[in-house]
Amino acid sequence: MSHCRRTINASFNSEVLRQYLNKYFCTVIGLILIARPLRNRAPEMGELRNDQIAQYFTSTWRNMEAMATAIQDLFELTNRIGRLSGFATRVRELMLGLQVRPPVLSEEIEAAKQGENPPIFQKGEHLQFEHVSVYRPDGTLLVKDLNFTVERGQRVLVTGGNGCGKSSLFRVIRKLWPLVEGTITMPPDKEIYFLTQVNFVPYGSLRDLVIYPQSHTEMLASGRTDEDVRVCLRWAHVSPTVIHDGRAQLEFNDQGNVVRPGLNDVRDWQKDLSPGQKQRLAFARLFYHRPSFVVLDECTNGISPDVEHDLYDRCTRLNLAVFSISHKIELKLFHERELHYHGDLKGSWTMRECSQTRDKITRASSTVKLPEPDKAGKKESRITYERHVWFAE
Ligand SMILES: Nc1ncnc2c1ncn2[C@@H]1O[C@H](COP(=O)(O)OP(=O)(O)OP(=O)(O)O)[C@@H](O)[C@H]1O
Repeated sequence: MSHCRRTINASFNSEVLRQYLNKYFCTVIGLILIARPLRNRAPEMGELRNDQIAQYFTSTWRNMEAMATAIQDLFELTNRIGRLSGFATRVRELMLGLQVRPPVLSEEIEAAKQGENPPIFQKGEHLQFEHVSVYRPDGTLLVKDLNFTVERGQRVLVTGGNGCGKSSLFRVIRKLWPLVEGTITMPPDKEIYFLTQVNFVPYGSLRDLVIYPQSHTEMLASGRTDEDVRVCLRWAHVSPTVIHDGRAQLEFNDQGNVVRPGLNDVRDWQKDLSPGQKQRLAFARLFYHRPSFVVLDECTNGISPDVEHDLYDRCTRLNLAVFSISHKIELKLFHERELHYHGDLKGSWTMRECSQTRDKITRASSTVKLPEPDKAGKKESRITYERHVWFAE
């Protein structure tokens, strides 16, 4: 904290000094230079009348001021160039660092290449795992010998304790981590979508948020309309035209004025949207593009349960093949199979039908009273709220 304060103070002082010197030092020097011939009674000055001298003084003075501003701008430009070159150096260092990065899991990959299940990525109709093992970059086994297929329209829920490797499987699919062993068959890239907790929020209009990476021109060329976009916003519960209790699902308070954005409205969405609204918009984009396969990696943790269930239900109705990670047992209601990681050292796992446990999930609700002690610590509040809990027997 004290370091930050010192840095801010130092940069404030140097900035004030720099601006002061630029503005006044230049003009003072200029003033002296103008004044010199007058004071020294230079011979050519003697021929000028008083009004001509005043005109000479004023115009030269203005030129000096303009020069001071130009010098100030020049300093500002050097600052910006300095910042830009700083960014460029950091990007270059990052790229060099990536190039010289020691290969990860190279020994394990070499060993697998000599064995029965060399690492292979191939394109296909379904998402299929054959003898796939997932390792952490430090070589720790997370899950061993995965064998299953996700057909079009099927929904699989991945469950397991924290850190057991659920997301790691998707890191391998996205090629962020190397595939060590086994064959992964995947549909073409444009047919598979990944939604994570934090999703990219593009710049542009509300329409651009939904149709990204398409442009408006591409959208029109593909025969899609603004009505399609509005429908997807409604399905994702983030529509500025759906109003409950006087409040739209998407509205902003701009200096006391309620603003419900239209499709053409451009805002700083990254700043203006809450994390939950960003997650809902990611679903609107998913519904708009409707890929055949979608990987949902705990991408609804900022969304209220009723809306979350509706979003999963919509995926089912759109017949998307869903591969989702979640700790919420009630989501079994929207999936057919459950891939459960045991999180043990052997990397064991089981695949079972959700229907085996689905019926055992029940929703209990109870009325809870908020404690609100008085001075004696006894009084109970009259405020109550309903609490819903999901149980698996
Ligand atoms: N970028 C990384 N580099 C190295 N190890 C990582 C990295 N990300 C995660 N890990 C490790 O890999 C293991 C599996 O992590 P992963 O994120 O797949 O777990 P998870 O089952 O999805 O956990 P959670 O339910 O908490 O999200 C963990 O031990 C974690 O520490």
